[in-house]
Amino acid sequence: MFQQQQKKKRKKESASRSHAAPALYLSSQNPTPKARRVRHSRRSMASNANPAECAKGKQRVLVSETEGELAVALAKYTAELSDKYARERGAFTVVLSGGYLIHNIRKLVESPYKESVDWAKWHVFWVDERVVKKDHVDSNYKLAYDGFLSKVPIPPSQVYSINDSLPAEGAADDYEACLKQLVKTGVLEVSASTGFPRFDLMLLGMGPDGHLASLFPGHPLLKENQRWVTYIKDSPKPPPQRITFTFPVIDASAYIAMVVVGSGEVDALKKALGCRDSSSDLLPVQMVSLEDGEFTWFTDKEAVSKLQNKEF
Ligand SMILES: O=C(O)[C@H](O)[C@@H](O)[C@H](O)[C@H](O)COP(=O)(O)O
Repeated sequence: MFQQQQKKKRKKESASRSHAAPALYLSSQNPTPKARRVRHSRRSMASNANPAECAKGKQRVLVSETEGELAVALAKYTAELSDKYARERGAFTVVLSGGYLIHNIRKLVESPYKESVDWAKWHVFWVDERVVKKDHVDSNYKLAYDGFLSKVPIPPSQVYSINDSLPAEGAADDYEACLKQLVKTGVLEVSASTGFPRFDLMLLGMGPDGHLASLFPGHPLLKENQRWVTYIKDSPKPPPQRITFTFPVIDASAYIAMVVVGSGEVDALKKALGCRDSSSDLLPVQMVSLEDGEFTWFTDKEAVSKLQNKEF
């Protein structure tokens, strides 16, 4: 009975996802997680965004002068959340993406964070992973290991990479089973309303086509609302075989930092930050609909250069 109700709820959520319209708040001030002190907007922004019309799913947009400043702000934000969760429940569950994200978290492996963060409390996951060997140049694990994980003392048993000896279907099943086990042991929380795993922080990137994780525009996986982890064999971004978290898992997050820097995604960002009232043609990133979390865009001036309101 409970399961049926949950199923119905998820269907409804999946249907309403297409209408999600964020209210946008802009700040070029220091980002601080909600738990500490959220600095909401000096002014609302975006080319055609009207916060009065866009009442659902508040998002913050932080614009740094340079990508260097963004890296500093992102490290501070992540370290503050790490402190909060380490203190509150003795574990901090962090989800990484591939792409430029790893470069953008580079300040975390420098002072003061390298010494001050309680790395032993970290549990690290991937929002998506390419189905290749872990030492392959395309591996998101390798990217994260080389640029981040090898430089901080996170216990290797708390770094949850995919089983690279399995094909895509098996690797997705295996990763989902791993998450379920971590729910049982209490490392991973679940959303009280949907039963999907609730990660403390997702550090994500967006592609030029507006994809996040391996959830690409127009792909049937956008509608997946049962699985926690699934697979794709026809990813438009190479390599084609990947596993990915699904939207209900992303939507259950406590905090999402969406990091978009430089000129590569200016058009997607312009569209993503616009308010829309119809369900047609949404970018995958616009389909995120956090149940009870905080979504923050970390951008730099170059990334927002196509937005009409440049008063920041
Ligand atoms: O495996 C991947 O391809 C990544 O995990 C992917 O989800 C990435 O985050 C976006 O494609 C953004 O990539 P960029 O940061 O390179 O634009």
